[in-house]
Amino acid sequence: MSLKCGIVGLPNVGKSTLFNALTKAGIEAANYPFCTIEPNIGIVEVPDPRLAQLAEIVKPQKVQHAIVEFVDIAGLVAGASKGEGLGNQFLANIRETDAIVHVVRCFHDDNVVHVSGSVDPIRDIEVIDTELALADMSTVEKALARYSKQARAGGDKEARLLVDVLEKCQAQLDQAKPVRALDLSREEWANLKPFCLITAKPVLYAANVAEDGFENNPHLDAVRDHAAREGAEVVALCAAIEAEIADLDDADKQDFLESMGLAEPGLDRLIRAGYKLLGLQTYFTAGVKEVRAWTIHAGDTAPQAAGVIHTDFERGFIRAQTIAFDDFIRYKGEAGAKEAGKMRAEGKEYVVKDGDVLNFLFNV
Ligand SMILES: Nc1ncnc2c1ncn2[C@@H]1O[C@H](COP(=O)(O)OP(=O)(O)OP(=O)(O)O)[C@@H](O)[C@H]1O
Ligand SMILES: [Mg+2]
Repeated sequence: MSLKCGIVGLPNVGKSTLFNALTKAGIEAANYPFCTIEPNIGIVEVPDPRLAQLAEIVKPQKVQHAIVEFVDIAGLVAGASKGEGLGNQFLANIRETDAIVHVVRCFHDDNVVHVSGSVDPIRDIEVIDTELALADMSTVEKALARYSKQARAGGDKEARLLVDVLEKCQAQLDQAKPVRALDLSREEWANLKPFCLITAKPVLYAANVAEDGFENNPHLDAVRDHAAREGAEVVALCAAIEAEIADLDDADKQDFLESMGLAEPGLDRLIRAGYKLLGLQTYFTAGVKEVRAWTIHAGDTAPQAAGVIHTDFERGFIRAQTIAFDDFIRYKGEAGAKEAGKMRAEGKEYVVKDGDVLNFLFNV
């Protein structure tokens, strides 16, 4: 499973700078609006210090992190849903993502043009939210037109269910509220999924502050208040510093972070927050060929976790030899953990825990 996050925000708020730092891909980030035209996809590793601990014991040929895909999308402006700016083209790109990272400008810099002339993150958030809601509204209306005809014509049960949930979305969007805030049943969410509604996706705010803007920054406070009301997370970072950090090698990076009084790059916080936002967690496989982190949903069972490696593993699942991460480290690997009675045989019903070191037995 690869997790895909779309980066959205007004033009010139720092999306590409952030994206570059994320991927070191060297995509052009220039100081003028609409510099980004094609969506750019970057694949980044999910930072996880546990992998190094496992590797030290297992000494594998290769270490493989879990990955997250980020999509850098051109800036949205008011009217995008009607084709203003680069309009519909990138709204389509956002539809394909699992989560949205909404970059909000919380820095002053007279050299960097703000499309609305001043820094006001809440106004900016509302502009983007409105565009996203309008885009969803048009999707919902089209779907309603189609399915209500079907529901009337054939008394089609499936179509009636769809109409029902789409009408709830319509009422919500009418009040300029996001679909994600609706209280729907599991079945209703599943029915909505194929429509890829943008405001149904979980959102994370990346507050882009100036180098000295982490404290006493009313813009950042405003974003935090806004997010708290929505039940959303905020990660404060300075995209310009992140870009600098990304260019350094590991030793210099550590020194630089310390000199800035930072414990870790803001990007690491961002990636982890994205992980948490989607209810994701990690399990490990630890063989001599490869020590690897795999991404699953919290609550996934052992066969589902196996299915992330290969569908055969899920289909022919017999059991999972399971060692908790802490035990694996404490007893210095599989043999030690086994001897200490810490290797469990778990069956089909087992709910995998974050950090479990697993070995699947299967038969196809
Ligand atoms: N935290 C920050 N402090 C100061 N300057 C910044 C910060 N973050 C980004 N910038 C600067 O702002 C300008 C615009 O950044 P960037 O190109 O990343 O914006 P964008 O959101 O991708 O814009 P577009 O929508 O046009 O693609 C760049 O010159 C960048 O260096
Ligand atoms: Mg850009």
